Amino acid sequence: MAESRRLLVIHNPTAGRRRRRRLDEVLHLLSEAGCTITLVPTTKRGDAEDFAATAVADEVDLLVAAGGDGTLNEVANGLLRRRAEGLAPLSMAIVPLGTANVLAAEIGLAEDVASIARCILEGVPRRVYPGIANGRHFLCMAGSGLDAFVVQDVNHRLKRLLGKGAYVLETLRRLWLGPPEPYRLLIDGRPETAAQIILAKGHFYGGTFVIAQEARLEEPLLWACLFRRGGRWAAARYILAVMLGFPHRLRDIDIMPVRRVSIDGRAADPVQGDGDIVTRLPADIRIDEEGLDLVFPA
Ligand SMILES: Nc1ncnc2c1ncn2[C@@H]1O[C@H](COP(=O)(O)OP(=O)(O)OP(=O)(O)O)[C@@H](O)[C@H]1O
Repeated sequence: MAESRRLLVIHNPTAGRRRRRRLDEVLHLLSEAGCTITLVPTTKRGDAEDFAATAVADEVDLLVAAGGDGTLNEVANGLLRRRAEGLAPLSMAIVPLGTANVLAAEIGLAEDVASIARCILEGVPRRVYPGIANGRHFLCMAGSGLDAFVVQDVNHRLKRLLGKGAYVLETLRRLWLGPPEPYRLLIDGRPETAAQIILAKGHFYGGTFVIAQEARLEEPLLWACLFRRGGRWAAARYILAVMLGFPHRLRDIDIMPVRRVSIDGRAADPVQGDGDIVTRLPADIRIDEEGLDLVFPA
């Protein structure tokens, strides 16, 4: 019964801008509804994953990940570590507190506190299938090329101040410096090249821009989006196409369902997953066919 549920809330207190009040309001609604809440704040990168991986299943009915997409990603990685270690599975619900909140958009979760609390109380766990990049899971998307450099180099102080604007500034700086040279890829064994590759698990990107229209968290399939040409002008054109909603109309952007992708390029170039750097090249990326249970709005 939802009302008597024991919730373990894993919270990144450094996520987002002034979002603590939102979490407090959600927790207030949940405890009014009869939930027992254990709140565990993270103190560093990796904590959220460890807390999720080591939660005692007999004492917890639902894990709640509260933070930006990076923290939600870590909690998912913790749940998948439990699976690998043969521990009892737990479902995961979310309180989005970050800048872009792509996962929340993907499951159709509205931003207001009442909707977030209702989703935790009355939502339905559904099986979702993350991607795996060199052993690290991602829920929504992974990318290599310009977007990974932007994620890597975005100024964190500016991000606190400007939110998404900091990503825009870093993108302009990276365009000025010149995006990376095209990478060599193996897509389901077939050789290809692309200057920017995005592996989409969901259809939203960087907020609510749509890249792979058909990608769904609940399908065990990756969608590869290949931005073929190198150079700053091609990159600027691609960004515009994504922002204006027609990447699928450009001839030098290919979008296709794939099972496995290897990316080879300048060693140690970054690979982003759910908006954080999760690994470096060379990278082997595939789907996790077992998945985990994520709570969607009812
Ligand atoms: N207490 C902490 N101190 C510093 N870093 C943390 C802490 N807790 C988590 N992290 C790390 O901070 C990174 C960013 O976290 P998160 O995505 O939750 O917030 P955000 O960056 O503000 O949100 P967004 O990604 O939407 O911009 C994650 O990689 C996470 O591992």
